[in-house]
Formats: sequence, C-alpha cells, structure tokens
Amino acid sequence: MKAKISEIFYSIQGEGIFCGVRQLFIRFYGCNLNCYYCDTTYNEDCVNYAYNEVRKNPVELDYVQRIIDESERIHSVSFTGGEPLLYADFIASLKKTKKFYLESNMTLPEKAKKVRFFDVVAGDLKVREAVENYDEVFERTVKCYKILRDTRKRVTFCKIVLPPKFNFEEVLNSAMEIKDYVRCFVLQPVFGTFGENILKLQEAILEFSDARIIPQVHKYLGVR
Ligand SMILES: C[S@@+](CC[C@H](N)C(=O)[O-])C[C@H]1O[C@@H](n2cnc3c(N)ncnc32)[C@H](O)[C@@H]1O
Ligand SMILES: Nc1nc2[nH]cc(C(=O)O)c2c(=O)[nH]1
Ligand code: SF4
Ligand SMILES: [Mg+2]
Repeated sequence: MKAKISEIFYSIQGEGIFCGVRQLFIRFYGCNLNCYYCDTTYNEDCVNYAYNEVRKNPVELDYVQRIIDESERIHSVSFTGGEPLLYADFIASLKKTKKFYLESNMTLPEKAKKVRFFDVVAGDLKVREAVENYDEVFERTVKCYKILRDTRKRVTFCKIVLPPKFNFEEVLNSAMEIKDYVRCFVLQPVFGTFGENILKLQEAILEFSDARIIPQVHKYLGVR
C-alpha cells in the first residue's frame, strides 16, 4: 500500500491544546477543500527532513512504519496535510506503535469511520468565509465529530480558524451544535490577524464549553 506524502519532519505542535509537545509530523499530499487562508504548500516528492532524504512518491507503508517505530521522545505522531483522511486506509494499515494525533478538516465522515483508533483528534470547524458550500461542509463536520467524538480514550477538540470578519452568530450556533462531542474549543486567528470579535466569541462559547485563544505558535518561533 502506498501514499503521496509531502513531508515528514520533527517539530513542536504549534497549534491547539497540545501546543509545545514534540511530534513527528507526516504531511499527506492534497486536500478536498480549498480554504482561502490555507498556509500549506506541497512537495511532489516526499521530503523527509527527519532523515535528510527525498523519496519518490508514492511512498510505501513500511517506509512510514519504520520512521514511526524509530522515532524517539515524541508525544505522538501528527498525521496532517492537506487532508489526512483522504489516506484513511493507509493510516489504518499502520501499526500504532506511538500515540496517533489527527489533524483533520472533519469533512469526510465515511473516512472518519476507518480511523476511530486515534488518541487525539484536532478537528476543524470551518467558518463560512473560508470555504465554498458551507452548509454541506458543516453537515459533514457534525457527522465527523459524532464519529470521532471525545471519549475516555480519545481527546477530541475543535479548532475554529477565524478570519478578521466572521459571522458571529453562525459560528456560535455551529459550535453549540458540536459542543457535546468535543473537550474544548480553540479559537485560532488566521495568521497575522486578530478579528475584533474573537474575545467576544470566546466569552460566548464559555457559556457552554471550555474555549481558548491560541495562535499558531510555531510561526512566531520560526520552526516548521
Ligand atoms: C494545514 S491544515 C491541515 C489539516 C486539515 N486540512 C485542516 O484544515 O484541519 C492544519 C491546520 O492549520 C490551519 N490553518 C491553515 N492555514 C492557516 C492560516 N493561514 N492561519 C491559521 N490557521 C491556518 C487549519 O485550519 C488547520 O487547523
Ligand atoms: N509546528 C507545526 N505545528 C502544526 N500544527 C498543525 C500543523 C499543520 O500544518 O497541520 C502544524 C505545522 O505545520 N507545524
Ligand atoms: S482543509 Fe486544511 S489543508 Fe485543506 S485547504 Fe483548508 S486549511 Fe488547507
Ligand atoms: Mg502547518
């Protein structure tokens, strides 16, 4: 089994409630959405910064398995992208020899059913301003959070990436709709901005859930 992987690297988790932990990152190639703020670009070959090598894509399962098994002193392996759930079968074929951390846009419920084994789910809740066909995206997001909900064995939290201007009531109502499936909400400003209503939104979400404002720390530190 093979997958198209853009890069593999060690870094600190720069986002969300595990910010600061050391992780092995596996960044899959490509996405099913096209968020206007997306900061991700893709390598055609697999650039493996952890081993200082470049591999032709697609890479084999056991190449990735070996890197995971050989990784040391990490909190978890972060599967990201692009959209990692596009590669759900590949990820499900890996042996979970470390804790697995999923970074997902939460819009592929059929794929989400294949990866219930994740220890941490860092899911997004996209705002209308970020995507086309918001209503369909949101419907699929609710399904994904029900499938990969927070449990005793899984930590699931929701990241809301906020542009300078967003529909306050709509974001609040959308958060309310998934509040029972997540441990908390993280309000993450689009990098380099800070919308005037983010503090107000945090106050409003705190009525029904834990809510934290955490920027992309790795970008301020200048790490990958
Ligand atoms: C690159 S995405 C990959 C995972 C998945 N496709 C998703 O969107 O959740 C990882 C995280 O970075 C966030 N992100 C991407 N570009 C950003 C930007 N310019 N400012 C703030 N967050 C950003 C995404 O919203 C998501 O939470
Ligand atoms: N350091 C670091 N932390 C991250 N957290 C989420 C990331 C992502 O692009 O998925 C990311 C990333 O690209 N780098
Ligand atoms: S879903 Fe994630 S990877 Fe895809 S475009 Fe949006 S931010 Fe980028
Ligand atoms: Mg990133």
